[in-house]
Amino acid sequence: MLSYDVVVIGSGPAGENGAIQASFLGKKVALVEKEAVPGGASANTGTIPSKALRETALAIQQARNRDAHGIEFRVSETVTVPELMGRRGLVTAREHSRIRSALNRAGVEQFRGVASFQDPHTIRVAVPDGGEQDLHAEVILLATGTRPFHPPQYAIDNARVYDSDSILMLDRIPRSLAILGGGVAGCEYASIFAALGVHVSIIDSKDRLLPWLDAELSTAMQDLFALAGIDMYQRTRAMRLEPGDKDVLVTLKDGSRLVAEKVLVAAGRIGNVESLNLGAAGLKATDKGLLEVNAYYQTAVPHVYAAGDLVGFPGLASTSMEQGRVAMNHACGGSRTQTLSSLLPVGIYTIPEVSGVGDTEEQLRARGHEYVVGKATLVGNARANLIGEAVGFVKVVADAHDGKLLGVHCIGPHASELVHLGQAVMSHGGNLNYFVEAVFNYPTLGEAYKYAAYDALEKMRERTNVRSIESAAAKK
Ligand SMILES: Cc1cc2nc3c(=O)[nH]c(=O)nc-3n(C[C@H](O)[C@H](O)[C@H](O)COP(=O)(O)OP(=O)(O)OC[C@H]3O[C@@H](n4cnc5c(N)ncnc54)[C@H](O)[C@@H]3O)c2cc1C
Ligand SMILES: NC(=O)c1ccc[n+]([C@@H]2O[C@H](COP(=O)([O-])OP(=O)(O)OC[C@H]3O[C@@H](n4cnc5c(N)ncnc54)[C@H](O)[C@@H]3O)[C@@H](O)[C@H]2O)c1
Repeated sequence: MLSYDVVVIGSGPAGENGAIQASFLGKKVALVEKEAVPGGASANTGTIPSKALRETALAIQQARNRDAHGIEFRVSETVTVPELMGRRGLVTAREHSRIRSALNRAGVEQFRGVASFQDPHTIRVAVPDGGEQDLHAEVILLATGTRPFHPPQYAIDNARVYDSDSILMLDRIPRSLAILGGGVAGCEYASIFAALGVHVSIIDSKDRLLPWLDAELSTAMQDLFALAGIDMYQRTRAMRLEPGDKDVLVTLKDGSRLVAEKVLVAAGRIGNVESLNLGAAGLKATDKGLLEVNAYYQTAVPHVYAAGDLVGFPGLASTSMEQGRVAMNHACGGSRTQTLSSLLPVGIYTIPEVSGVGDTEEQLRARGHEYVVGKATLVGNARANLIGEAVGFVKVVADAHDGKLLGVHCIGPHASELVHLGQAVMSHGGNLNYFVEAVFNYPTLGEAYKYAAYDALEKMRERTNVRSIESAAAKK
């Protein structure tokens, strides 16, 4: 048996970064990955491949928007989805070599095979050639991620009905696509396929798309989806899917029906725990195959940590990588912060992008916190107009009394980048004056912050005026 301070299972964002963090803290680290390539869902099946397809769809849409006189953009009827993910191969290959060399540089020993517990400190690796290798570990980090959940009522045959992994293997662009589930994956694929010229329908059980977003953002996103020709069926579910020769008949809860050439089931994800033999470590997963952890990412068995998608919401690569680092920093006595930042941005790569960080208006109202809102639309932004994407807005939410920035919510081109400026100001306790006093490059999308801040300051002044008029009236 080989002995390590730390054994990490899974080489996705959580596992990769957790292993490197532990190694930087002087620990002897092994990482076990069952696939031939590292990177997990992020590099191989989810984040990067879907974003590669999105870049193609976006380029087509941008070309249409930029008045390319006399040039018509149409997706060929014979092109496959993998062919449309133009830079996927390059980006994924670079991710693989980046991860491998980062792990090698950090001195992390890598094992290929399926890992499972033999006892709370022993991990058995079943290697592809049929052999086995036992690893003893003082600390274990579980970062085995999730896979698409297949609701039992839908038969995913990868011929007419797909999940969020297999949809990327489509052998041609369908005429129409019905998406079951309006979560992040459903929304991103809806706008990508709509931009590729597909007639898209979303069927979702919730009142509004992505209800955890600031309400104004999700409403704006829905409005833009409607403009893009996406049909929305909300507060309902698909009860039955009946694939025919050419199309699938989808029956909704109220008995109404729609027909689509292909169906994408994007109804959430389920944890990869089956192969881990968690019982041998004294652990049990939830019904969704997730593990419960404390603020330091320790499971019920303190030397066994879990991070990334395996611990549930928000289930993002961005957060997963930080969770892995934070967990191993705690386990290995590192001096960096041992808990996750409370300022977690979310970036949704619809067309256009949607991104937010900090408090939403709904959260502030629920806490009785007095706030003001300032907004700058991108229709009035020179850079947005230059790039032919003058849609959306930057919205700042600030304390009504001292203007401290509490939240930033954007929709529009590069929203997932734009949000970082607000995030930086917030994490340093900054207020609206920062944006008013700062000089921004021009023309940029970022200068929209200045006009959003002016708008919010105006609202603060109005509130003060109203209060002084009220108090003067009360004195009379
Ligand atoms: C379509 C789609 C788009 C997405 N887009 C984004 C995005 O734009 N931005 C973002 O931040 N997030 C995005 N995500 C989410 C992101 O992919 C995940 O949050 C992230 O990959 C989770 O990382 P992880 O390390 O927890 O797990 P994973 O990346 O799932 O990695 C887990 C690894 O563990 C391995 N493994 C599992 N079981 C074992 C075992 N028993 N032994 C050995 N190895 C094992 C797996 O092979 C895998 O390599 C997207 C997801 C999807 C599905
Ligand atoms: N940009 C990003 O960060 C990004 C992009 C894509 C995916 N992801 C991650 O991938 C994961 C998977 O995303 P997802 O969208 O599949 O899951 P999800 O859990 O976010 O959303 C699933 C949605 O489907 C609905 N639903 C479930 N069953 C249904 C049914 N039978 N009929 C109608 N609606 C139904 C739910 O109400 C929910 O709105 C999430 O963790 C997400 O954060 C992230």
